[in-house]
Amino acid sequence: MNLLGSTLRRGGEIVHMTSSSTLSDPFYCGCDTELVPDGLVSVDEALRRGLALVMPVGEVERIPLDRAHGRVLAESENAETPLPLFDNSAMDGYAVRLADLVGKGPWHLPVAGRLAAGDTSAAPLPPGTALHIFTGAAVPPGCNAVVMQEMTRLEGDGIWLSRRPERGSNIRRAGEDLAAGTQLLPAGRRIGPRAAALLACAGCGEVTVRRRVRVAFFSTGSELREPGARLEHGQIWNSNRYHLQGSLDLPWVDAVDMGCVPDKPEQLRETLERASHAADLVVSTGGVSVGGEDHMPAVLRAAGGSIHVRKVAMKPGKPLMIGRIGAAIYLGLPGNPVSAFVTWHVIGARIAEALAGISERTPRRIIVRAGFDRPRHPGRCEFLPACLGSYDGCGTRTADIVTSEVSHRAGLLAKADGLLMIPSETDRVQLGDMLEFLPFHDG
Ligand SMILES: Nc1nc2c(c(=O)[nH]1)N[C@H]1C(S)=C(S)[C@@H](COP(=O)(O)OP(=O)(O)OC[C@H]3O[C@@H](n4cnc5c(N)ncnc54)[C@H](O)[C@@H]3O)O[C@H]1N2
Ligand code: MOO
Repeated sequence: MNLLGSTLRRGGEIVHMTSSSTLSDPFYCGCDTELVPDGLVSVDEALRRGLALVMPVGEVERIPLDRAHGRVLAESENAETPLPLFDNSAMDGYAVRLADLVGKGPWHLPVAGRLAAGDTSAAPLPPGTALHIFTGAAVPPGCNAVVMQEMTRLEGDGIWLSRRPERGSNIRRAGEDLAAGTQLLPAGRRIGPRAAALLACAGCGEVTVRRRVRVAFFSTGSELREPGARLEHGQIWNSNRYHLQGSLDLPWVDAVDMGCVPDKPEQLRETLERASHAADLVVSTGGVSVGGEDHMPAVLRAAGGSIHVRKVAMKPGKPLMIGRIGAAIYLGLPGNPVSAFVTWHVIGARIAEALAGISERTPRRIIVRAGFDRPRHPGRCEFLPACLGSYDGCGTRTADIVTSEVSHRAGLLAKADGLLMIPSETDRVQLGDMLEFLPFHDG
């Protein structure tokens, strides 16, 4: 049974949902059902159409590992050597040969020398002796056990051992981590801290990465002024520009900030065309709804672009537009600050990742229990800023929302821990219902 199925309610009746989505990481939003209102496409369908426009950036570059943090591997990286490269000691102690421990202990072995990590000597262990060895030092030929220092007693120039060590104890064998030729990381993997450490362990000083995705963005709206400016009555400070600047501040993105454009079709078209020449992905905010000042759909068409998604059954974010202009994908996010944020977070970021060639599947969602009870109108999948609360006895956290009227309330976002997803079919969320939660990872 779908875990989330039991949370979907329609007319008081529990509906067991399955998603018809073909996406590898679909939203079980219920939007693919008959309840999606006319003219709107489901969140899954919008994503599917957006991703269908994606051709990942083809150009690659070979760069040193110390400049590759956060970049996307263009090809898989394989281990050229076994790891570890050589048998080495897992402990500070004494390298011994079991054959030297004749009869019943205790045994006394003279210490013939010392081997520290980094010593390059490959001399064998002299018969009948022990070598003082340190963690990470190459185990000398002939040695088949390392005895921890604490298990020995030092006396004069020798050590006493009272217990026979196991064969191979405290020796990390060459190749036990990875055999030569094993794939370290697949193409499409982002070089995060763990991936970088693995590449470094395997001696990869250079890696082949895809070039950064170019994302050009601009805000639209004659009412917008930049933060810090004095406002006339009716004007507001531009917040979407700063949300996008922050969201695009990524190692695998080259962001091109094209500023703010008033609601003038000629200026919007000129900016859109310039952006499409400069970028793989063009993102604008505002001007995508149905009002007389919402010019972006007409501007996109006039510039020779095509519209592939016009409205999405999500709340907030209904007037989201996805299209193409020249070689670039175009995303027209709604102007309301929370709507712009949610549509970027849920759909835009996924398209940008696909353009970058990122193929890893990071866990994006957790299961939580509703900490509230609320009736709602079915039809659109909701993404509500929510805060995580306490854990129940099974280790599941509750999530609480302040209100479901969120699209203009930017103040809610900064307080929230993530977005709570309410499937489109649901007509009531009851206390304790299990829901999906998209945590924010950006602080
Ligand atoms: N008759 C209808 N009106 C509206 C509908 C509808 O279906 N029928 N949809 C509503 C929904 S839902 C949304 S969302 C908005 C989206 O409208 P637009 O994308 O055209 O956005 P604007 O009208 O340009 O702006 C909406 C709102 O957001 C403010 N805004 C815009 N840009 C910024 C920015 N960069 N920083 C801060 N705030 C911004 C703007 O001043 C407006 O208040 O349409 C509804 N209307
Ligand atoms: O869809 Mo709008 O984004 O609800 O405010």
